[in-house]
Amino acid sequence: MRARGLGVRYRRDRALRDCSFEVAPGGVTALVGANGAGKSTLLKVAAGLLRPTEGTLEVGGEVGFVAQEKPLYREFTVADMLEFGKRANPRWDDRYAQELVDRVNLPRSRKTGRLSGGQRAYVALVLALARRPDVLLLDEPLAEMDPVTREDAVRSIMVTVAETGAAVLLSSHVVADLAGVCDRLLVLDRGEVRLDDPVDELVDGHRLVVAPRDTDLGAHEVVQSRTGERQLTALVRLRGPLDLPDDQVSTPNLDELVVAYLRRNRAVTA
Ligand SMILES: Nc1ncnc2c1ncn2[C@@H]1O[C@H](COP(=O)(O)OP(=O)(O)OP(=O)(O)O)[C@@H](O)[C@H]1O
Repeated sequence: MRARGLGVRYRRDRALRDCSFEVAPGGVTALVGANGAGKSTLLKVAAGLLRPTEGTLEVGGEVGFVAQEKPLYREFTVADMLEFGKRANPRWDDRYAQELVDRVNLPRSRKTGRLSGGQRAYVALVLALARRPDVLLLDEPLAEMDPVTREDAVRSIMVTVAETGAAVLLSSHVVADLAGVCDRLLVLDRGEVRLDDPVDELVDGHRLVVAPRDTDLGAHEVVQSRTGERQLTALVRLRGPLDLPDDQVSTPNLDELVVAYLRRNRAVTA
């Protein structure tokens, strides 16, 4: 998937502005950003449901899309939905679909309209995975799932990527769940790409510093900082070795990284 100068306007409101990025096969990219940042809009353009106002978004191969609303035929049972998927999709992998349903406690005979939100989200994900798409677009796939189902869902996504080499772009607010799943982070902030980097490089390239207030952070780029009466807390992007005692420095997790980048921009434009 390749976006070049992608922009989307809803009448006069700009939802996306000059977005350029790539999503490679065989990887999972996490799409994160505040409410209204443009994540769903971006996924809808990628799914071919919305036309860009500017620029281009090219997507190669078979596309699977699970919308935020997880639409299913409410009068169909889980078994009906699987049967429907099988008949409608030439690439359908029925053994895989059945295995994914078996993995969690999902009553096959229940109508999808009577499933819980998390169960519905899981069924929608199974339907998308079993179609074996080349590009998988998931809008907040984990939002309503309990921690155990969430883990199953994440594992299924990873297995699919490993087996089929699919390119996955998934939006989420639960960044902590995505550590170990996504290899790339795409952060949207009010319609613009704020960060687009491999997770390894982001984690290696940043440090959290909690040090005395007058500490000199040298040439390192301060992404976000807070100064208390005696203490300085900062997230820095390294520009070489960080010359501070070990007990003042730690490696940030994904949540801390995302929040720092989103807050930085708030502070600048507020
Ligand atoms: N159909 C629409 N008509 C007009 N404006 C829209 C429409 N859909 C979205 N928008 C606007 O576009 C912007 C981006 O919305 P979008 O749904 O893509 O954000 P999001 O990042 O997915 O948010 P969330 O995390 O809340 O799901 C918002 O300002 C929103 O109000």
